[in-house]
Amino acid sequence: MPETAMTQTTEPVAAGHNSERNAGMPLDLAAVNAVQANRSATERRAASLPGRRAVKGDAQSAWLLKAVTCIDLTTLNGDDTDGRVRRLCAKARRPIRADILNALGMGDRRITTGAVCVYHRFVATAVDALKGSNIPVAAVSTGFPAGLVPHDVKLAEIEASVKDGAEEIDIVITREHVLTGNWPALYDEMRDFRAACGDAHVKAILATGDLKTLRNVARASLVCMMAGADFIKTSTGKEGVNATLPVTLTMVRAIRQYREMTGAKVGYKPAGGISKAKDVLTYFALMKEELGREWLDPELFRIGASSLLADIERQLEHRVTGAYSALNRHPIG
Ligand SMILES: O=C[C@H](O)COP(=O)(O)O
Repeated sequence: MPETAMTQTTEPVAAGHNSERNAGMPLDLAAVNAVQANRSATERRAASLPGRRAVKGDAQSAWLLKAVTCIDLTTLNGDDTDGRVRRLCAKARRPIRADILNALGMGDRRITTGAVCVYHRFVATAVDALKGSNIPVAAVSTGFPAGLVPHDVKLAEIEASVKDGAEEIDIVITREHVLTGNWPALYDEMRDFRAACGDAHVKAILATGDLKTLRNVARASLVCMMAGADFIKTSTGKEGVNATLPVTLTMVRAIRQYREMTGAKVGYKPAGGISKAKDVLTYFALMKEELGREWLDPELFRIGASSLLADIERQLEHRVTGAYSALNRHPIG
């Protein structure tokens, strides 16, 4: 990534949404069935990405701060509590310590995470804790993570999350529809989810680690976009394999194809297992090369992560002090 691009990353970011949503389109089965994916070519291209065009110094710090604004700061654990969610929200409001921001000359910028992502049970808590911050709450609804509760229960959960104040809903698709090639069923399901969300933006979690082939990933991506997904997201974080670069290439190319078909811009959210600052720089490079600079923004790019923020803060502290601190000095996020 050229250094000139880095300087554009330092603008303050107001959390918010792409005003023009993806309206979807009728299911085009011919287009879906025509989609192919070449695993070995995709893997070769993915393997060439890490470390390429590495950015250093101030440019790297600027990109890491930009990455912070793209994080959906997440807690999705069986032992979540109101207290944990409130601490996470406090971190989302002030994701990087003031002394580090001041030393980077960024003390006057209002930097927050892109969203806070929680189970439905904690939406009201997070909405309350984030009051006045403009940071949206994202709820994982529809029987997350397996998505095997009845369809009407999923719709009721979405409606309840929206009622509690969630502005974003991360839904999980029924993997069986993909594994059996039942694209009309996937389309109808996604259409219903989108309708139940109303004005809340909907991210379609494909659970790519369950989908067996990159061709399935590409086809499922396309079907969910045709049905009106605002974002497509890789994983719940609970599958055996979560976000990977080959899956990312496959999904962002589907986003590109959908844009060529309809003109609509759909966002991308890798999630699960992304915990290192350097990995985020690779994702940025990939997004820029495949989709262009427009996608390097929280309106179109989010990273679902529970522990990435701690590593980013640590790297930024190293930039400022020249020394690495222990991870336990960056306890949340
Ligand atoms: O959607 C977000 C993921 O569940 C977070 O996964 P992670 O805990 O591996 O960062």
